[in-house]
Amino acid sequence: MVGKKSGKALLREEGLERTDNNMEQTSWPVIQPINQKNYYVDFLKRDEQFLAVRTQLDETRNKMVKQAKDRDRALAQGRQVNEDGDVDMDEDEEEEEDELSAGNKTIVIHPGSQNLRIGLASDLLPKSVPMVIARKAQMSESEEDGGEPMPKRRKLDNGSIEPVPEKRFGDDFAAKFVGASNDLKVRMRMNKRKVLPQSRDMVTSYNRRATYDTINEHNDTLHIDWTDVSKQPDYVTGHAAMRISEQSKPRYKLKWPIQHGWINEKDYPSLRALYNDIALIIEDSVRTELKLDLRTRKDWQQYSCVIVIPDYYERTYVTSLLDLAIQDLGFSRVCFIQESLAASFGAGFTTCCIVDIGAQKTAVCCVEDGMVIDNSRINLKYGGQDVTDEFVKMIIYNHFPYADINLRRRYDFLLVEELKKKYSTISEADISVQLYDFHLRAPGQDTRKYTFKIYDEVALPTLALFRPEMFDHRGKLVGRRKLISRSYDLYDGKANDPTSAAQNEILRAIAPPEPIPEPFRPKMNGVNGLIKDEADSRRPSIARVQELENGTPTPSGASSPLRKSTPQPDGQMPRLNENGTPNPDDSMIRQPGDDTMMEIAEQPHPLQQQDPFYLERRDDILPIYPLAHAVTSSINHAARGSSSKTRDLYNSLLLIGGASKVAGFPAQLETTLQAILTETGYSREIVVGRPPREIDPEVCIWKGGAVFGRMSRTNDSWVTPFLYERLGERVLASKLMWAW
Ligand SMILES: Nc1ncnc2c1ncn2[C@@H]1O[C@H](COP(=O)(O)OP(=O)(O)OP(=O)(O)O)[C@@H](O)[C@H]1O
Repeated sequence: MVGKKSGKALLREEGLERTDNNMEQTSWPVIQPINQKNYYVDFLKRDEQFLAVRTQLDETRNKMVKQAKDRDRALAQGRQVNEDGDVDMDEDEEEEEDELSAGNKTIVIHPGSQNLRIGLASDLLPKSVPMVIARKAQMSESEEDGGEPMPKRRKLDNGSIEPVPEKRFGDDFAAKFVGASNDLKVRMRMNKRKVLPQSRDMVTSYNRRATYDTINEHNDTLHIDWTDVSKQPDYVTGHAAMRISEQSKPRYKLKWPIQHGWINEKDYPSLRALYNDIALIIEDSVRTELKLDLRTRKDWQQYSCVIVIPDYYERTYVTSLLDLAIQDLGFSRVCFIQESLAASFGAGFTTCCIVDIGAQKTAVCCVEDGMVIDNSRINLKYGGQDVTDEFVKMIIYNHFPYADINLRRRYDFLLVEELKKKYSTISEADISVQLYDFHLRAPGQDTRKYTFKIYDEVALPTLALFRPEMFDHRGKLVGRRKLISRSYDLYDGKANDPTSAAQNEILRAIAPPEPIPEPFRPKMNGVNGLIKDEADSRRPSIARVQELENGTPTPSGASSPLRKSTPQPDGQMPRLNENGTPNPDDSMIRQPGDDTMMEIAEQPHPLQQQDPFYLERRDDILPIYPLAHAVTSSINHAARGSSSKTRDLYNSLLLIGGASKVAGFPAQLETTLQAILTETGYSREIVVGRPPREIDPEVCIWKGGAVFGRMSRTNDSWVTPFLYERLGERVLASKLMWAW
């Protein structure tokens, strides 16, 4: 019987039978995938897994263990133990603890564009040191650029300086000055102040005739001791640097490592040189001003350091300062605090809006319950230095008898600072023709005593903070990003400097219209699919083209006037007029085609749609915006529509910074804010205050840093060299009080 052949038999017939030994191909155990539902990993999920946290916990634990041992020992020895378990410490320990909490071993550093504030946390007041270093050079800064004075004078065709003081700074300045002066007159008349019609003539006719008296050096009791550089030191810092003669042999040139609240990339060839200078200024100040003889690394290791940084900081600046403090100077531990937060500590406010007007930057920021509100941060690039420039131009316009004054010369800079501080006021009651005198002290010359008359020049430069288009902003962006690019995230490669919605809104209001990048251009019809007007308005302005050609960016605020002003409660922005000044009743005279401009400017740029903070990442926009409008913008973003928060913030505005120390400033800010709010249909109580307990507004931030440095038990922001060595700048992520 022919049965059905089995499969195996068939395979055998065809020679395809399997001849292996039926063993598995591998002896490795096969691992079955685990059920996804049932596993859990806590990697990087618990605090103790971070070294920075673990070391701190260890420290606390060690302290507690030590306390427990002390208690047991004390009980065994029959010594006193308090109810809470504390033991009376022996003298050495007590001294150490006292020193730490009293801040004797903590140095608080607040670097600024013009001044460094430095002191022990236990000091009542810090020392203010000019943040400057003088180094040997071919020529002094006043001899550079062919000895061009500052502010720059107009020249005639034959190269000589314009002889008529009223024309010396150009027609634009003259028009602005006269306009601002007339506005002030109108306002003073409205407020029933007496305004004499011939005031300016009285001033100019007196000044034109004024001469000076000469006083011999030995008869001048207040003569200045100029710095002796006969031993040719490599560098001189602080006050001594400002007192080196311009004609010294060898020549010294001044360098200011921080400018406009940024590092000064323009004047330095490398970052190393820049941070080296910062370190030298700090070291010298510690020795000469704090009288601490710290020479060896061991000496520095006995001290901790609190560094105050801007609210709207750049990450590379913070990490470089950390490196400098730990590696170069050798502090035993370092911590950071933001300026506004420090100011709120210094003044003892918990919820407030800080308005800080420094030398070259103005910062506005709201603080709530001891935390900086990130989206309320605003950083504007003008301040007391612009006021000084404007002051000099105005007094020269009014025939100031010492017309040769030049802010590039050290002794003139000191003189103008002195005059400005002494006579500036914006209190209307004090604005009248006044006769004053001053002494001009220059190295190697007899002292000269001048008398002069002054009128509204005491007020108008400071009032210009409310109309910053009055200032000359040229050159402020020169050199920006020459040495260092912005910070990028290590993992996703995105820019990671802090951002702020309020700052972004301001940049959006002032940014010049930009060409749309190719990939985003709508392809429709006409010129790139746009109607002609649109296409024109999106082209870069002539100023921008020139700026790109010259490689010297002009401030965008100047080349493109602000088109919008304060945000209103509904989020809409009223317009500013063509000069960039806030429009009083929003009934602006519109230019032909202006509506198209507005609409286009209000549409977010395609790149901004991709990255909401795209404007903050552009380095060609100089943030310049009227002060009071910046305050409303900051508060709007802090309160985010909450009426009670808005009320609280308007009720607790804190005015600080050197340039705010002008009589009548708080009242002026209140009035301007009130006017803006009334325009938008709101009326609120506005209270602008200065720091209480007679704390100098210039040092309020430093005071807060000192309070922070003395918090021995609650401050867990200290970075030690141990942690820095192991974690590098990543340590900041777990040590700062805010999200890094
Ligand atoms: N009494 C005063 N009246 C007018 N201006 C003053 C007075 N006192 C100081 N200033 C100005 O304040 C400015 C210095 O302020 P401050 O020390 O707060 O600035 P900074 O911290 O060095 O700079 P920034 O905040 O821009 O980094 C200088 O322009 C100085 O002329």
